[in-house]
Amino acid sequence: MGEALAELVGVEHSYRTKGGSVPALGPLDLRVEAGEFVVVVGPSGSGKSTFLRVVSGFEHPTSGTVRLLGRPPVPGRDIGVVFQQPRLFPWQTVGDNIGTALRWAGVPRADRPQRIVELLTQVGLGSLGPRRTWEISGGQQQRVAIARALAAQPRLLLMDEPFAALDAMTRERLQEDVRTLTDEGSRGVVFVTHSVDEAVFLASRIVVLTDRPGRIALDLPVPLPRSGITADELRGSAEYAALRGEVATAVRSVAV
Ligand SMILES: Nc1ncnc2c1ncn2[C@@H]1O[C@H](COP(=O)(O)OP(=O)(O)OP(=O)(O)O)[C@@H](O)[C@H]1O
Repeated sequence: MGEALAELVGVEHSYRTKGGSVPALGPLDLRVEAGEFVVVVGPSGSGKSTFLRVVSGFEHPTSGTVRLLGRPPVPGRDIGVVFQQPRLFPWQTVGDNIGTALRWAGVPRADRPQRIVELLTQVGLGSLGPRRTWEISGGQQQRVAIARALAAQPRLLLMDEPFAALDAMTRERLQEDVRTLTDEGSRGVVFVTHSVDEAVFLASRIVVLTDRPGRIALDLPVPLPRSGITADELRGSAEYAALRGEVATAVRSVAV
């Protein structure tokens, strides 16, 4: 077995409301290893966001344990998080948004300008550092959010439907770039989506959640190549179509 970045054992979560307790997630066990790109897919309301909040430590599970790199999760440490909305600081330039994340990550001031350039280059925005956040497109804003999440060089990146608000073409381009984030092997990504296409394209492993409370209905390795093939070839391949069919059937069968 490889190194566990995240380990969930017997995790369950319920929300307390005026009317009583709403079971949202689990019980579930899941181990995410370095180099894995795990996409969690499930119907609306199946607990995908709850799952990410529990993994990140923003929410304590009602029962069970979560370990990130062997320790209880501390929000903001060990992980980077990308949300559906980029949540950039509008009073700062693109570069300063990343500079702030670097400051929070404890990167010395003198090293920050160089790191800002590196991170912007990594997400394909090399020259946009001086721009204001409202002067760039939605797709570019989400790229800045990804650069910001990578600033602390987290071993685990959590992504909560990050492309849901983007147009189809921008979404595909971002998917192509994000797919490479685990290539170097020491990072893991956990990405939640309700899109089967997105899951099959991005994942090295797909986890399908049941309807609420979300439990693991299917945990499937994705045998599609991760290099040496263009995105169009991959999306057009018979293996991609077969897997998409299998996952779509699983998602349909758990939706009520
Ligand atoms: N703060 C809360 N209080 C009470 N119930 C909640 C709360 N947050 C979520 N829930 C309920 O828990 C369940 C899981 O919600 P969650 O947002 O995790 O699902 P999801 O799979 O991310 O949904 P979607 O795909 O629609 O974003 C839902 O039925 C939701 O109504």
